[in-house]
Amino acid sequence: MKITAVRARVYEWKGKTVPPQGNFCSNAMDLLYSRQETMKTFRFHQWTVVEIETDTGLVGYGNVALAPKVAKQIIDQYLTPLVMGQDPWDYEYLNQRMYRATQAWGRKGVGMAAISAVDLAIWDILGKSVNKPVFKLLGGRTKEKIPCYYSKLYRTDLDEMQKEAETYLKQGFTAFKMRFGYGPKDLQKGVVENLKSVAAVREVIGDDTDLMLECYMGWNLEYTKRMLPKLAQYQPRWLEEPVIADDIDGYAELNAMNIIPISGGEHEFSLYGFKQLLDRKAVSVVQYDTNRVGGITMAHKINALCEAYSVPVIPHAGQMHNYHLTMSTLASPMAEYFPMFDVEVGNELFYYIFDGEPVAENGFLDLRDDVPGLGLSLKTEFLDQFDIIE
Ligand SMILES: O=C(O)C(=O)C[C@@H](O)CO
Ligand SMILES: [Mg+2]
Repeated sequence: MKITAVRARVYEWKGKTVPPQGNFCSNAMDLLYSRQETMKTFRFHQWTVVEIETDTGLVGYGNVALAPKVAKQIIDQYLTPLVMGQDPWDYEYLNQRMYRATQAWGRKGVGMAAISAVDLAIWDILGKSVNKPVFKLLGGRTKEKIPCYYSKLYRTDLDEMQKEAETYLKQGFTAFKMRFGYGPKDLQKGVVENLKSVAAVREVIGDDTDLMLECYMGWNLEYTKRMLPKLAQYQPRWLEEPVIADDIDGYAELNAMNIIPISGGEHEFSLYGFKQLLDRKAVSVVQYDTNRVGGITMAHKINALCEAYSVPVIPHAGQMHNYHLTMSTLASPMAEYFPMFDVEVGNELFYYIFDGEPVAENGFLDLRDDVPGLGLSLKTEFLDQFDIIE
């Protein structure tokens, strides 16, 4: 089998979006700008879809949501020539070929995200070529169903957050991730607001439900050290991305405090990036995203590394490309899950582009044994609400 075509198309959402709320989610820009400025950067309303064709007539789909327009340029100009005419079953060779050819500039960030999109499409083809779901090529079914956690609860009014938590508690979710709206710049008032939001959600979901707390790189080491003892009373399962991804020493210091497990990884890349996090005990939960980290080929290696280090893998954002990795390893106990909403930050945009995503039932997801490849097809229903950049 040979790769005969690679197409990268940017889907740019032009439909309605939920306007950013004031203190929607702390994020890395908060230390620099007024809140309104930072909310503008906190939007992911484009997605690049990669289609790879083979001489046997198969088509595989990959996707990338980090800097989609730049990712497309990288795929078109650098990665396509590296995989054209190649056998997709040589996936390790092809992943290494893309990774090593772009080492000078692509080993972190959008370079790896672009490689991931091509790698996902290759694995989709592999599954389709043997009529097996991708997870069956990685290790098979390690779970009857995948436990998942409801992920949203961006910081809005507390009663709105409580209503949202109530709604999904009633749908059977037993794990929830919420977002903080305040950080170091908001001083003690922000500390109080952050604690009030956690108390409000905990009040609704009860003490026998998993609660995860998301900072999205919006805090810093000093502020987090002050917040951890205050948050411990709410028994969070983890505190996510308190500092920026490059502050590995900060991660390690916070994790070593052993007050609340620190999680991260959605902004880390490659096997070596995660070896570094694990060697330095920077995180207690690894959260790579398979459409960022280097693809399925790379994520599969990281799963084995995490198993050896006994650090659980709970990939970022859910979505089908991650579910196959979670299904195929005991190192990954659960998945993140964003239900389909009106387009807001953009994590939900996946549902407007692809068909095939499983819908959570009672806090569990299932992958079918009889759906080959990644199990995705392109949705036509919302095509008129996208500008497609070929
Ligand atoms: O889902 C996550 O972990 C993310 O980081 C998504 C982002 O929207 C902020 O939570
Ligand atoms: Mg996150």
